[in-house]
Amino acid sequence: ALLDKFEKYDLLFGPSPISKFENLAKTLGGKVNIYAKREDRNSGLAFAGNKLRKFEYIVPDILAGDYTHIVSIGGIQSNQTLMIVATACKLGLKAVTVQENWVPIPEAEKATYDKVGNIEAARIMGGDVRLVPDGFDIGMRKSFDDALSELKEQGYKPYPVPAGCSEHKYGGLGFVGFADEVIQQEKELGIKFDKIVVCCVTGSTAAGIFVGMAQYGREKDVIAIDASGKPENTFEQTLRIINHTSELIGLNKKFDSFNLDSRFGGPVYGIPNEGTIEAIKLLGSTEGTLTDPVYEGKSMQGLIQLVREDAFEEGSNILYVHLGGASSLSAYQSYFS
Ligand SMILES: Cc1ncc(COP(=O)(O)O)c(CNC2(C(=O)O)CC2)c1O
Repeated sequence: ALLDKFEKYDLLFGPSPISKFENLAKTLGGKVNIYAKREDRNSGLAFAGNKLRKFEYIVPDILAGDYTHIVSIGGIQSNQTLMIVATACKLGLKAVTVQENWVPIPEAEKATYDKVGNIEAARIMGGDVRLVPDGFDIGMRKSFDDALSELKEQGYKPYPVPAGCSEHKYGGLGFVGFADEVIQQEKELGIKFDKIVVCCVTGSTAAGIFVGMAQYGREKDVIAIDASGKPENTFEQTLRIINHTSELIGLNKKFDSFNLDSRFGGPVYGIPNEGTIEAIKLLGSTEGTLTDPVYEGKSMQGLIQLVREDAFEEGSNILYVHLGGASSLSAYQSYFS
């Protein structure tokens, strides 16, 4: 495969398992088959999730340069920053995480939002967690640069990992490998997935899957569900990562678009809408599987809506990509009480 020329550091148990959501499919009318690729169960590190697949192609770069710290950025309940801390622990490195006010925290969550879930886990693992008042943006941030220069002034050698790894040169590689894994598992299962539904915010997950499937002429199978609430930014950044990653692996195809469904990202990043809460409860009560109000709850909402509006042909096999994130549910307890 085109990925072979890149060094990879194993962080996963192996290929992530695929669940079949028969009860959910039946509840939605039995018109399609729904499967889920379980990145939420892909590793023993912290709460697992999609970031680790990206880190597998970034860690060799970190180890090659004898860095002292890994520095990353996200919101207060970021999965990215949590998994950076867990990975740094495993590598024997320090982690500094810049955690910004990306979410307008609901009144009922104010007392606990920066104490529970992902940020609690990061602190338990010894992460140097730095709360910063700056607002949401998926791009490069001043707060991030400040943390890097402070560490350098102190004589350390920090390695920067941008939000969601997405602006990192290797950010898309992990999910190119995901696509290769899906093709392999289709052979083992004896089925072909007609559509792949995946959450999209900083873009390198969906971009990697898109480029990975493009190796097989199947990029049109990918449906990205926006959860940034700023779909124009996410569209531009994801498309840029698609074309960068395509060139990087030598696929050398240029793309001028991809399928981003922006109907479910509201009201804003990190705050669920009514359909998000319904989707989380519907999947929970039919399959005993949990999703979160920031990311997977919105992509599950998208999947459910697409099935309900007959966007998929009768009898299609739909692969939902579960990227993790349920660990932030305790920061949203007022939505489920
Ligand atoms: C559970 C979960 N699901 C989907 C996504 C979206 O992935 P991309 O950012 O690669 O588009 C995240 C990202 N999270 C970010 C974070 O800071 O945790 C990068 C935004 C995620 O954590």
